[in-house]
Amino acid sequence: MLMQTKTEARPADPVSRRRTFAIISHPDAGKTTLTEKLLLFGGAIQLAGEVKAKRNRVSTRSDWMGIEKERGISVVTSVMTFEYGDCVFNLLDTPGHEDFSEDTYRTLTAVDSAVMVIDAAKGIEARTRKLFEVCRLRDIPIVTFINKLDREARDPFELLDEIEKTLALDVAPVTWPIGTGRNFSGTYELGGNRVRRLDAAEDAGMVAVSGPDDPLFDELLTEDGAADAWREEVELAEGGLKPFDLDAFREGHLTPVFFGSALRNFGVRDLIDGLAKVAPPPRGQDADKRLVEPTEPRMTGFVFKIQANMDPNHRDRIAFMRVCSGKLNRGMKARLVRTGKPISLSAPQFFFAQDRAIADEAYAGDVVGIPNHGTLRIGDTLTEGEDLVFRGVPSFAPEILRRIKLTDAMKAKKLREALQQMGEEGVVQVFVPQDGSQAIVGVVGALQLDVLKERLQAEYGLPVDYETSRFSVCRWVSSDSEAELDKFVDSHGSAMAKDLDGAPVFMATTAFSLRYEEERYPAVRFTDVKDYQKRAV
Ligand SMILES: Nc1nc2c(ncn2[C@@H]2O[C@H](COP(=O)(O)OP(=O)(O)OP(=O)(O)O)[C@@H](O)[C@H]2O)c(=O)[nH]1
Repeated sequence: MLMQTKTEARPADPVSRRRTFAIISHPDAGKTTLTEKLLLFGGAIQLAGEVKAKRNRVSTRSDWMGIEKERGISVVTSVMTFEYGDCVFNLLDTPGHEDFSEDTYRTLTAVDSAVMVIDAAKGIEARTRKLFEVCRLRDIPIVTFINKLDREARDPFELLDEIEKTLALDVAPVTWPIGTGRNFSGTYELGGNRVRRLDAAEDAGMVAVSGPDDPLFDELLTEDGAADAWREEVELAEGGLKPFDLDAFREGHLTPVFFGSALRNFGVRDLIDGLAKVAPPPRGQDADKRLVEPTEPRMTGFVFKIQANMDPNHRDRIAFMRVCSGKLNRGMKARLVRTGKPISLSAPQFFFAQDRAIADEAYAGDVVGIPNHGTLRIGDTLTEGEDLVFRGVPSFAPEILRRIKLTDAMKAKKLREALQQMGEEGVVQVFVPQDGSQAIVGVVGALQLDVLKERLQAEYGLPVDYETSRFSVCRWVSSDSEAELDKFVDSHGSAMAKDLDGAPVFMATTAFSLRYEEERYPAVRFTDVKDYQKRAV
């Protein structure tokens, strides 16, 4: 439906110009391709022609790692900033593979909206659904892009129906495909009497038609009866589906839907224009004491990701921080709430597709990289004003535990350092057993183990293997009574470990034995999500 809305008309102030969003999708739906096309619009990358095969195409930030190239999947989260029209877009990339879900969940704490990419032949897939649920929990509004219309696709009504039914989300199609697969010839703007043709130059824009009855559609849909069948569809869509409603969208009850083909760079402009028009600017962020509004003058922000060694030539370590309020100026000092110490933001960075640059200033909604040597951790809050801690960057109890086996015993110290680094980055969780035995690493998905192994080898020259551990589950333990906690820890010596923050972790051999302990120690809390606000300083 035509997006006739009371939108932010020509946003002028820096905060309302910002659009900070992520793309969520099932692997292979076209997230990487769409990302590249969006960046092309923003002028962030100059890539002539079609996207090259993943194996040999120009590397974007989203596939800098060997393992990703080998397997053809996006592994790491990163941010890409670009300008388009009046808006500054911060696109946060999320790994599609479910083994990296922790990373994705953390990233979704830092966005204000999300684009859900759906493969037109497949509809809603498992991973899309899961990620959607995370967005819903956080009330993140969703814009839908139904991709790969240039291939055989399912009926548009069937796809919309599936979104409505499986996600309990109202749909408001903005465009409607004209044919699919070999017959795909463009999109029609519902209610707008305008057409975007596949065979026109991308910058040709939309052309006006008299309506669905325009003879142009007989030219485009030449198969017997196709044009009339299409007209009926459009009539049904215009008459029967919900109109776009900005409030319902912003509250997460309704999604505007665009049809297109990322590969053919088609429909992408409609999508980006739609984001500029209706996606929300930075929203207030929940902190422990109060909600922090983006327009407040004092700078605040939280770290949702740490990435080290992005550039193999520099052993650098970057903390990605979402600015939540105020203005970040290069050179300013901010307080790290966890330690109470000031840190100097002397070289904050913006990331573009293949480049980065020093950020002289950044506003709420922006994501800046802060180079540091281990001072900053995931979940940290930086503030220029009062002490507060932003909520919502969780850590999940791992589902797989492995003991690290180092083939060269001389390198034990180096391994400890490397694991500390990898743990702080969130690649894996690291638990140091109280009995002094070799570290145990915990992951949510098995691929994280492969990433760790490859990175230890490539970045630290440490060849490692994994041994199965006798433990299969772990939980953070705490208690209101220190004595009770001590009693528990003392009587479970070899099953106790500490995480990187020094918080006690209980490891159990089976879920059954965990339940048994939970019943035996009612005064002890066993938690599977670690809240960063409560961690030890
Ligand atoms: N025909 C067609 N193919 C597409 C389109 N968009 C993407 N593809 C292809 O679909 C495959 C997957 O696309 P990607 O962009 O790598 O998908 P992804 O969702 O990023 O996948 P992960 O990296 O695994 O998360 C690639 O071979 C693309 O060339 C499209 O609009 N039409």
